[in-house]
Amino acid sequence: MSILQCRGLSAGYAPSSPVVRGLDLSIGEGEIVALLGPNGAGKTTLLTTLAGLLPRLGGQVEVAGTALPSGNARAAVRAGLVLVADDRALFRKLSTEQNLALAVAGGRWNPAAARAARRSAVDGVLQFFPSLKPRLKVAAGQLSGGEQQMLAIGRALVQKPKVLLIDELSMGLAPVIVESILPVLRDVAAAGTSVILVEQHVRMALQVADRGVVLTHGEVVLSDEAATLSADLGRVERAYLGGTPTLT
Ligand SMILES: Nc1ncnc2c1ncn2[C@@H]1O[C@H](COP(=O)(O)OP(=O)(O)OP(=O)(O)O)[C@@H](O)[C@H]1O
Repeated sequence: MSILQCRGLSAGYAPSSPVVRGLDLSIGEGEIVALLGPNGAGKTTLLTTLAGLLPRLGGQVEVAGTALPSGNARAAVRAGLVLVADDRALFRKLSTEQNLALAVAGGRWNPAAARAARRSAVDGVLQFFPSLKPRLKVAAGQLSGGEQQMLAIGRALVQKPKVLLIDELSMGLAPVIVESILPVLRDVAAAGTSVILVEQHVRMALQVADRGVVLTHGEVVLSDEAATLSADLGRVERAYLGGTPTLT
């Protein structure tokens, strides 16, 4: 079943010059899509638009069959689209645990229920990232880059996303750290959450993804199974360079 469907989606900063143009994209439940493409292709613009931080210039987005309003970040989170931005946007002076607790939906009048909800949220994140356990009381600003990325993803998971939108997971991280975090996305997907992963490390992204989609100049120029693309990275490279790959 398709959990996210974009039809004719246009996005950008001025109606006269859309950055993403007429994009059709469908993502299945528990599917990981690596969104690839050269600098300036429109990947971040697409994610921020899906997250409702930027109004759409045109087209429709549906999450689990329900239309998503344009430019409404709260509605996007409620619908299940949660962004992990490339700056990670953590509260650096607050502890790991507090960062996670803040992501737990508010509105509970019962303090015991609120505490239980926070505990269960933290436990849920630790199942994916057990190495954060000894770091729960440490300020986010004191964590290593890899731990901060785990926390940023964990905080997004607390919001029970249907689709996790991850922008440049590898930003500022050593490849060995990225390699240790990426496989966790397979566990996340196995638990039913779909992932759109924007990533410059093409090879690593395709190793964890089910499908690779290459965007150039705001349009999909290549879409295929990740394993197929991994076996022929030249095809991906040609798509980056604006060659004429076979669309599948
Ligand atoms: N706030 C903004 N205002 C105007 N134009 C912007 C803004 N942010 C990005 N752009 C432009 O939109 C285009 C797409 O940028 P975007 O960041 O979406 O690309 P990207 O594929 O994510 O590339 P990168 O990997 O470099 O981040 C670029 O030409 C960029 O200059």
